[in-house]
Amino acid sequence: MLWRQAFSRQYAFEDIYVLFICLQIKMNPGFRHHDASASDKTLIKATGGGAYKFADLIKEKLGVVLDKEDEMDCLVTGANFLLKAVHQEAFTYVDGQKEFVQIDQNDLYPYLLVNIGSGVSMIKVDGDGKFERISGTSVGGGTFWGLGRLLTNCKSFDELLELSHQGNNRVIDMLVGDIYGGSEYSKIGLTSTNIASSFGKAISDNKELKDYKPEDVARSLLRMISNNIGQISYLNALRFGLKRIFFAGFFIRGHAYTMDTISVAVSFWSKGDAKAMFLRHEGFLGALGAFVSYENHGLGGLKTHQSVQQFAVSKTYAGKKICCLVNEDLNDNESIDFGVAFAA
Ligand SMILES: Nc1ncnc2c1ncn2[C@@H]1O[C@H](COP(=O)(O)OP(=O)(O)O)[C@@H](O)[C@H]1O
Ligand SMILES: CC(C)(COP(=O)(O)O)[C@@H](O)C(=O)NCCC(=O)O
Repeated sequence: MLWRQAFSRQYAFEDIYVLFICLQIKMNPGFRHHDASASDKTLIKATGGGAYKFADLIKEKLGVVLDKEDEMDCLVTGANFLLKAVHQEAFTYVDGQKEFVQIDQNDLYPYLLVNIGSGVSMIKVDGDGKFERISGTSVGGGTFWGLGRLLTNCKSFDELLELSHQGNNRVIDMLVGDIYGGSEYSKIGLTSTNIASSFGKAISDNKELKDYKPEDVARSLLRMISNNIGQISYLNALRFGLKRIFFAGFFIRGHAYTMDTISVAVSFWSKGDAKAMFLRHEGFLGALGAFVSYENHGLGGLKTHQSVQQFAVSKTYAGKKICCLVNEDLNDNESIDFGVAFAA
């Protein structure tokens, strides 16, 4: 709330999370900078675009030293941390069912991390601090939100997501059956309900944008983007012989239809060989990685793992992001207690 007044944009979770950490830092002398010249200042680790965009504002409002960490480093550190430290972190999403995957820490690498933020980064992770960004696509979360806003007049991302939940993409997408008189094209592995051309029906319907329901447009858009990301991800996994693909980033937001589309895309292109995996704490890998990096900077008195156990969960409630101070036993998914919550 406070932060929304201070900054005039909708916050992605990492921004809020960083600010939430600020509050924790303020209350925790262990975060003080070890450098004598800055010893009276609080040090905040931040990453991603927000760390650049809001650096001056954060410094000014909070009087802190802002230390920018590399985004890819942080994403990987955050993902590795979660996959190793949180018992039920990764899950598959098939036919509407979430199934947690046991991660063998000794057999975690290599894997493909797909981070879907404004754009999409695909990172081959080989170990702690060992990774290569092998691909990416500019068709990502920003595309969904940007195009969606223009096409539906939605005022918030949550509204757009909610619309997509109610819509029917078949109204706008051209299906294989639409092309082949209701039939499948089994010779090349396509059923009649496979999408032949996203938004393809719009060319022949003689309709204008106003003739389509916003919910159908939102649904087609979400499907097009999620499907494309799933496909490119799988092809890159194939390129490097990677068996596991973890999808993260604030675009996903635990949204059933998004996860379902990505899962179907990976399964379709791999002919059932590969399964998409998602992360329970998908939206704050970068922030968590930045936070963990305190450890690498020799800050006295900070016990990262203890502290992380108190920060590790966020929720969206009634369309608002809520950052929660939680006491979570990281080895036991069932024991999550909410202590303090801040609504954004
Ligand atoms: N409440 C929200 N407001 C804006 N975008 C949101 C929201 N929830 C999820 N998103 C999605 O998250 C994307 C940004 O993700 P994020 O990981 O924060 O990337 P970035 O690092 O580029 O800010 C947006 O493009 C949008 O698709
Ligand atoms: C530039 C970025 C790493 C920034 O990360 P983001 O803020 O989108 O999370 C990302 O938007 C990206 O990987 N874009 C795709 C660029 C490309 O490979 O074509």
